[in-house]
Amino acid sequence: MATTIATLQKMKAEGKKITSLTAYDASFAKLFIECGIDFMLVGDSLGNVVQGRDSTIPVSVDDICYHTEAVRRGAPAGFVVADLPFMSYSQPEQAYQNAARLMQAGANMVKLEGGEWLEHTIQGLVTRGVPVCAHLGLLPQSVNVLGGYKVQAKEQAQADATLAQAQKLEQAGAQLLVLECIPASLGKRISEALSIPTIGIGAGADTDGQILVMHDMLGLNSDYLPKFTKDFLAGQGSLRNAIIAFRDEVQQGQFPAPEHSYR
Ligand SMILES: Nc1nc(=O)c2c([nH]1)NC[C@@H]1CN(c3ccc(C(=O)N[C@@H](CCC(=O)O)C(=O)O)cc3)CN21
Ligand SMILES: CC(C)C(=O)C(=O)O
Ligand SMILES: [Mg+2]
Repeated sequence: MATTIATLQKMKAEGKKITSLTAYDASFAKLFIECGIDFMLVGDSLGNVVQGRDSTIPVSVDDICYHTEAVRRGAPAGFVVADLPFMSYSQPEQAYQNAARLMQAGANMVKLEGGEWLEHTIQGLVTRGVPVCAHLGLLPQSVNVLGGYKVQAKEQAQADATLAQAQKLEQAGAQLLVLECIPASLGKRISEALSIPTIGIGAGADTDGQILVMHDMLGLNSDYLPKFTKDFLAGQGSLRNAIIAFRDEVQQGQFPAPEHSYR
């Protein structure tokens, strides 16, 4: 049976951990489904891992559409979230047009990065039939404002503000929330406060699910890996076993361990 947002919502209600990986092509999308990964993200991280760029800023809506079509062909019944890239949702009308392209390319939901400035856009998208995943914490599309990829909301005041933003985005109609690079304690607090599922990447073990960039969890970035990732291929001997190891460790609460989390 096809995975839907209702499936993920039910998993949160039942306390079952949600597993997710980025996917950019049909072959991996098919493998991820076969290995029981709950949903896939066509991330703008493709700028880094597919295109060889040093940020997600140059990625276009055309790029995301191309990869979303490929992922959809590989996983006809999979739940596919697609990133709206940098500056493709800066105005609500622009967000609607670009979200329509991603949905028509095969996405089930679109993801956008940011806090309360997106409330109206999210409300407008959902009203028009586009499910929305929000994204708080480290926002890679804002790397030039932040001055680097750094842990966010370490201070109490920022943590409180991030929680308040999460609640506003849920209120605006977001049905899923990615939390990136924040202290584990804040990941737990937000996940308990919201009724929508939270998906963490460097947000500790207590979010409702976990996502990693597929290349990172297969050990393909040899030069540098963020602290929150782990090479699941090491010692596994096959792609299939590596993906199943990731799924099992997330489902059993073994990943992320403290060494993959911030405090
Ligand atoms: N291959 C890849 N993996 C990713 O997770 C990823 C991308 N690309 N591209 C887009 C963004 C960028 N991301 C990043 C990149 C670097 C760090 C990083 O270096 N974090 C430091 C934090 C240090 C600190 O502030 O204490 C770390 O050591 O983990 C985090 C997220 C996550 N996304
Ligand atoms: C790291 C995840 C959450 C993402 O946004 C991406 O892959 O682009
Ligand atoms: Mg992204």
